[in-house]
Amino acid sequence: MIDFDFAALRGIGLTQQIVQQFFNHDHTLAHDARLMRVTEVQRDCLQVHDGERDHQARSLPGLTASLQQEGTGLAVGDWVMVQQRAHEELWLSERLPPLTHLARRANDGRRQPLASNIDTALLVMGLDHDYNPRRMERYLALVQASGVLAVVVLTKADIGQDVEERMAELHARLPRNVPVHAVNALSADTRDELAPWLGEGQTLVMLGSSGAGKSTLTNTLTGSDAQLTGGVRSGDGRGRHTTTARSLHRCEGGACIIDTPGLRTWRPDADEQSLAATFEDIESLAGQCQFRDCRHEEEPGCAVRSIISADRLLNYRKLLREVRRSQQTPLDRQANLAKWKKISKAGKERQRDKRGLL
Ligand SMILES: Nc1nc2c(ncn2[C@@H]2O[C@H](COP(=O)(O)OP(=O)(O)OP(=O)(O)O)[C@@H](O)[C@H]2O)c(=O)[nH]1
Ligand SMILES: [Zn+2]
Repeated sequence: MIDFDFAALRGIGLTQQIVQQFFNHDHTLAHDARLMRVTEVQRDCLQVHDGERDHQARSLPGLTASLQQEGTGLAVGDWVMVQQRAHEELWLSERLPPLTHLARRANDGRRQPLASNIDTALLVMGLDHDYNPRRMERYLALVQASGVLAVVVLTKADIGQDVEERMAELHARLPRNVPVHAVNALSADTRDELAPWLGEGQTLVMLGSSGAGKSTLTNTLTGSDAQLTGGVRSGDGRGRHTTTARSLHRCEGGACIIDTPGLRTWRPDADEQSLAATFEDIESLAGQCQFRDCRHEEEPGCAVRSIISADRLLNYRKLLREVRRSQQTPLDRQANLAKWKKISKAGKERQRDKRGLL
């Protein structure tokens, strides 16, 4: 029988649902296997956390192979079964199927997992020059498609311009059930403001452009400067891996924040289905357009154009185009490129002919 320390694991995000997942899973476990959480994924080794400290471990070839076969791989936030073998080496033997999953699409079109078992994504955007409702829509589309709760956090409310107007603009533009907070990320008050999302056992990620305030917010929410110092404990001079994982930060209220380079550099990419969910107003109005294939441009009897703002519509179209492009295989893309080359060549020839005629 496997036993695990729920209280300790709770601090790194163990929830009832995960426990359920554990019992639903078919196990062929060694008796000494332990439940741990992945905090870092490197090329050939991983960091896993047992609720007290993190350890270096490796994935058993069988696990790597079976995940590969499913077209996926281990990500930060995954819950895994870890066995101790000879020389105190730790080996991952199983991964519990993740409840949620943030992924990015690699160049070859495959989905590359970035983080698993995330409850809430804080979509961080500054109320300075960073402010950009379109970009927010993109982040939202992707996050919502992953089954992760999205909360908009506008930082720099203390120095930003038109704070009230921008809040109102976002409220009007985004789906109504998406919470929007404006905060000063440097102030401890932000902890109270965001408390509803920071409950015990909750796992969060922060998404947003560079300089938006993700580290600042992390420091404020964790009540530390672990982020800046790499988590070195003051005083005893021991390395950061003794108590804190580099990419897993614990908040005082019992939530944890996952922060990895992959998430930091991640730029939103969404699929058509998730776009439809975020632009649900457009999709549902489209049913009332006179023409079934209405593009909401010049067509008569368009139900969308009169209600949806031009900017929102423009963003939707742009995203849809990007999504379709990103869903193409490299072969599709080549074929498309060839087609356009031909068209543009034909165009140039026509022009030359015309000039020749003149
Ligand atoms: N006045 C004020 N400054 C802020 C606020 N949030 C962030 N800043 C400042 O903005 C700068 C960038 O913040 P960071 O937290 O480093 O931004 P980041 O999103 O972590 O950026 P990357 O690490 O590049 O991804 C820092 O100088 C912060 O002090 C805020 O709410 N108010
Ligand atoms: Zn229309």
